[in-house]
Amino acid sequence: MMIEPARAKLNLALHIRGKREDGYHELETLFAFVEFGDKISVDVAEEDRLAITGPYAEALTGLEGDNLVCRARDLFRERFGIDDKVAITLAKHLPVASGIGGGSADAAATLRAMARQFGIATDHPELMRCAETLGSDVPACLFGRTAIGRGRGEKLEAVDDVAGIPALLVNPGVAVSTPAVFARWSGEASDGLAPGRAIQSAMASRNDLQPPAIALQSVIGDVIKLLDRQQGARLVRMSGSGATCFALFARADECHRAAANVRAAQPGWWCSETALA
Ligand SMILES: C[C@](O)(CO)[C@H](O)COP(=O)(O)OP(=O)(O)OC[C@H]1O[C@@H](n2ccc(N)nc2=O)[C@H](O)[C@@H]1O
Ligand SMILES: Nc1ncnc2c1ncn2[C@@H]1O[C@H](COP(=O)(O)OP(=O)(O)OP(=O)(O)O)[C@@H](O)[C@H]1O
Repeated sequence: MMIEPARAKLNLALHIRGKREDGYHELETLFAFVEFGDKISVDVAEEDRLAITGPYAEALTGLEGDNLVCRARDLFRERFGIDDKVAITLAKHLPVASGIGGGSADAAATLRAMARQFGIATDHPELMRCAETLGSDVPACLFGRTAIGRGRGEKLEAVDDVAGIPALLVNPGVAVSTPAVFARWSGEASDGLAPGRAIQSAMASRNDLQPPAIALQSVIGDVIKLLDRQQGARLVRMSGSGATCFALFARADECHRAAANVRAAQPGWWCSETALA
């Protein structure tokens, strides 16, 4: 059995460079990953099966073949000419449609697990082409390292390692539709990200999707305000198209205290105390 982590992705910064003819937006974004995430396991079986466990399993019932895990499995088999059936288990710990790329991380982890199961190198170029077909965030999740993403997000350039930085993730429990947030973008194209090492660049940049997401769900603004008030928070921002926001800290004890404060102030919000990977 092959087990692969499906780590949550963060957009430490995201600048929209313009809208393209194909309806997508040209981005320059700084992708990072955290230790916390979903988990995928793959094993050969008599019949195809997908079992979903974990706190957010229910949010995915009824999706069946549309689950990105199944789409990744089928695309992998088609592109590599494999007929074997597999049993997959998805342990779903990441809130769904929350800007931290849970579905994309699951798809990328499925591709990696399938590759290992069937003896294909995890850096096989066809695997990246599968990722591009599955979604804009899937290539970054397959790459799995801190990177600048350009184009739709698929042109990736590795940057300096940020592993170990304490991070607090907070989601107020509202699902946000990615197309709806992009559709509310002001239309004012941004410059590229600020120059410098990853964290400095992110601090001097922004997430252009944050104002439109707050316009759709004002509670995201409340999350930002609460995180901004936490001692030691040095970068507070929404990830992707929201609604999850994050705060980065210099010290783990500050992150721990902030997590306790957020849980006390908003017991209904999802809150994960983790670290950049
Ligand atoms: C917001 C981000 O998460 C930032 O990393 C991504 O840009 C979105 O990634 P994703 O959810 O994997 O996106 P996809 O499934 O490819 O696209 C969903 C929808 O988001 C919008 N979309 C996505 C990516 C992009 N560069 N421009 C867009 O306008 C499009 O309306 C598209 O129909
Ligand atoms: N395995 C999966 N996990 C989560 N969502 C999935 C999965 N498969 C399909 N989906 C669908 O994909 C949609 C987006 O889910 P996801 O959790 O990836 O969003 P997100 O975190 O906002 O992603 P991004 O940051 O890439 O925009 C959901 O509405 C859900 O219906």
